[in-house]
Amino acid sequence: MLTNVEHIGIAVRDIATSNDLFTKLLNVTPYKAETVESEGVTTSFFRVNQTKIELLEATNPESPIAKFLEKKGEGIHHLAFEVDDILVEMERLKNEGFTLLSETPKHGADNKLVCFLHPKGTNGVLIELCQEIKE
Ligand SMILES: CC[C@H](C(=O)O)C(=O)SCCNC(=O)CCNC(=O)[C@H](O)C(C)(C)COP(=O)(O)OP(=O)(O)OC[C@H]1O[C@@H](n2cnc3c(N)ncnc32)[C@H](O)[C@@H]1OP(=O)(O)O
Ligand SMILES: [Co+2]
Repeated sequence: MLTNVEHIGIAVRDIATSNDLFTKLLNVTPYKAETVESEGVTTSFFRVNQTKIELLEATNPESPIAKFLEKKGEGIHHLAFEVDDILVEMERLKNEGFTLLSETPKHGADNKLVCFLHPKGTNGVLIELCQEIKE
């Protein structure tokens, strides 16, 4: 089951500059910075009550973020939903006809298992599913 919006992903060219901007905007400092090389991203997380913002900078030209920036420039990149069981949700969504961008969940940032749905099947919005990795 999808439980809530876990974070909003924003593609940025320079994460240090955007950290300063979002610190001023949100009046909070980032609580975490994390590079996920497998995804080609460096992330920075802000929290405002229950809402999280994930800033994303590309670590290499092949990164999905680099391609997104080339095509669309800086802006909202994806919407992430928290799920209680990512395998169950992936199976349900596959059966509903959505295109999963990976067969199995991947290790994401902020201690999550993640999977993405192709935006072509979700009205042009890249959707991410996130499940907290319980220790
Ligand atoms: C570390 C994980 C972290 C976390 O939260 O834990 C993250 O969130 S990592 C975020 C970065 N990783 C990903 O985005 C992985 C999933 N994304 C992909 O597999 C690709 O980016 C994909 C398939 C969405 C697009 O691939 P690519 O850019 O190579 O293909 P195209 O350029 O041909 O795009 C196809 C079509 O989709 C449109 N598009 C691309 N990106 C987005 C987007 N973010 N939102 C909406 N639409 C998007 C693109 O414009 C093309 O449409 P068209 O009409 O043909 O121009
Ligand atoms: Co994300």
